[in-house]
Amino acid sequence: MTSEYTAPLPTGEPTFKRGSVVLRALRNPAGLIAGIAIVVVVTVAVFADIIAPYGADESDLTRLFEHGGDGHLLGTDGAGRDVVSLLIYGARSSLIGAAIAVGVSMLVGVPTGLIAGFYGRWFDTVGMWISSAILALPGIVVLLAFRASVSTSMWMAMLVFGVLLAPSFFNLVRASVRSVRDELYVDAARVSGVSDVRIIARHVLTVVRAPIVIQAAMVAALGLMIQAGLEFLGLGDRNVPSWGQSLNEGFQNIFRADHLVLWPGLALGVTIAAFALFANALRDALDESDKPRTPPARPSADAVSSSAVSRREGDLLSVRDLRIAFGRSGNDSEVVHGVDIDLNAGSVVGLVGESGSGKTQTALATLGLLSDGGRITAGSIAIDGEMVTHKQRLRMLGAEIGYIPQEPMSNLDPAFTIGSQLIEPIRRHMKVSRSEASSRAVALLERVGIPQPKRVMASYPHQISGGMAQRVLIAGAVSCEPRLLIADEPTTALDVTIQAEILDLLRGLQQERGMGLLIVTHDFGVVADICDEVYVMQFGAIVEHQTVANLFDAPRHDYTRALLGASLEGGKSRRQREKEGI
Ligand SMILES: Nc1ncnc2c1ncn2[C@@H]1O[C@H](COP(=O)(O)OP(=O)(O)OP(=O)(O)O)[C@@H](O)[C@H]1O
Repeated sequence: MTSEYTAPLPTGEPTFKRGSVVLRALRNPAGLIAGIAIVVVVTVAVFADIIAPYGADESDLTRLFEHGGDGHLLGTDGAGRDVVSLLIYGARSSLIGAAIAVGVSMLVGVPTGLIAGFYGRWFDTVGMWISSAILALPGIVVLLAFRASVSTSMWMAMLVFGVLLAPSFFNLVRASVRSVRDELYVDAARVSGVSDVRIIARHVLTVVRAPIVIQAAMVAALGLMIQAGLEFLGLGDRNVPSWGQSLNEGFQNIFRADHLVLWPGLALGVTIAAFALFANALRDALDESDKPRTPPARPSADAVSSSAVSRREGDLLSVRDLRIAFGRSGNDSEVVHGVDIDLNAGSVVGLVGESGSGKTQTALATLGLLSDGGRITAGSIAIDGEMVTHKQRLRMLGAEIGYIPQEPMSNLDPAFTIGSQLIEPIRRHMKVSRSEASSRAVALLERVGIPQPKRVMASYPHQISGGMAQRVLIAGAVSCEPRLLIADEPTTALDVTIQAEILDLLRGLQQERGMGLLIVTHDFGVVADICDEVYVMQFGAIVEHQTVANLFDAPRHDYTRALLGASLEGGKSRRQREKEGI
């Protein structure tokens, strides 16, 4: 047997964690210096009352415009106030202003971006429209108008500034979510019956949180700049000490006491630079670790109609006159044209055809998982003799219906251990404790032929091979004891030795549990190996339905004969080879 490990398994805690972008940014010298500067400024702001040698308003009218020394390290201003104390209290109000801008823009932009990116539809359209409208507003003019007509409070101005910056978070989060929502592991989570809220929390937020942190650092720098700019123009609150306010006052006395411009200018410059540098270090850390994730491309082919053959109502699954189209109604293209499929409990049915014939879309429609733009335009799907709606099928996923996808690796979330990805659906559907779910998961991994299952439970997907990942997905698909299992090309991505083992495993599990198995494949070897009946699809229609023995002995349709000829040309099927003792 081929070794299925691609990397040594961990002996204890796994070492790989995607969430450590901040730590990686701190390993970059510029990131570290910027991080230290931010921590220092924040600490000074928080403990201003303890650190500042004088009160913010404490003045000594006998000591005006001093340059430094004798109890006033950096001198005094025109009102005899201590410059160091003004800088310390100024840090507090400047950071509060920046925090308001960041907080408001995140509060508005992140949830709306998540919803627009994840669900799309009208919310996305309206969200994009509002976001573009806000971006088109001249920010500084809005702030000046707000101050003149509504409130002179700097905090309120920063709140409005936060709203003006919300589109940056909205667009960022929306784009990030759109790039992961069609990932196979997100589909796999849906299949496991995981709720949308949980999918967003576990799978989507983990991907968007690092860009959000970067954006927050950039917005903080921008907030500091805008606030200081407004205060410098004399539009701040004169009763609240801030760096912008100090700059304004210093500028008016620049020829008498240039240090009044120097120190607040330096504090502001260093803090803004620290936030900007830290954002850059975060971005570099993210670029280092993130590989692009693109959804698999669907094949394309033109669809034409064809007639279906042989009908018998399936007691477990019965698909009738299923039609699937992509595109907007009125301008859509039908890719599946009235397909009928029946599957009895305890039997294995193959859905075979060349690439683009509509096998996968038929299976996905049965699961309720058609990709965006695809919809069922006609037909019905019955499970256990009962018609089931799209919503009902989605509820059955992961429990009554299991799904084994084509690409094992892409269907596991790289951010979570194998164990946590197996345990979650078991806990949810079987209503068992974490430890019970964990022992079930270990037993399942053992059953699907994984050596050292406990160590694999603690591994991340990148630490196991494709063959092992497929075994994990099979374990996950049967973990909640489904009665119907749908497998889409479950062996295509694997090497030949492992393909045979996976097929044996599937057949074994199907027989043990009496499941009905619908297996999508383009490989007649797979059909010969494990199927009882087979449907042949061409151009979105079923052209032949036979028992496997009859299909191989006497194929009726020219297309089946051509497919069989092409498939057996390169060698005989495994079953034939076994029969002939080869
Ligand atoms: N998102 C989509 N938008 C438009 N057309 C699509 C989309 N996904 C699939 N199709 C079309 O649906 C048809 C059937 O595709 P399907 O994925 O079911 O083929 P298949 O037989 O499973 O092939 P393969 O084995 O290569 O996956 C193809 O003509 C394809 O172009």
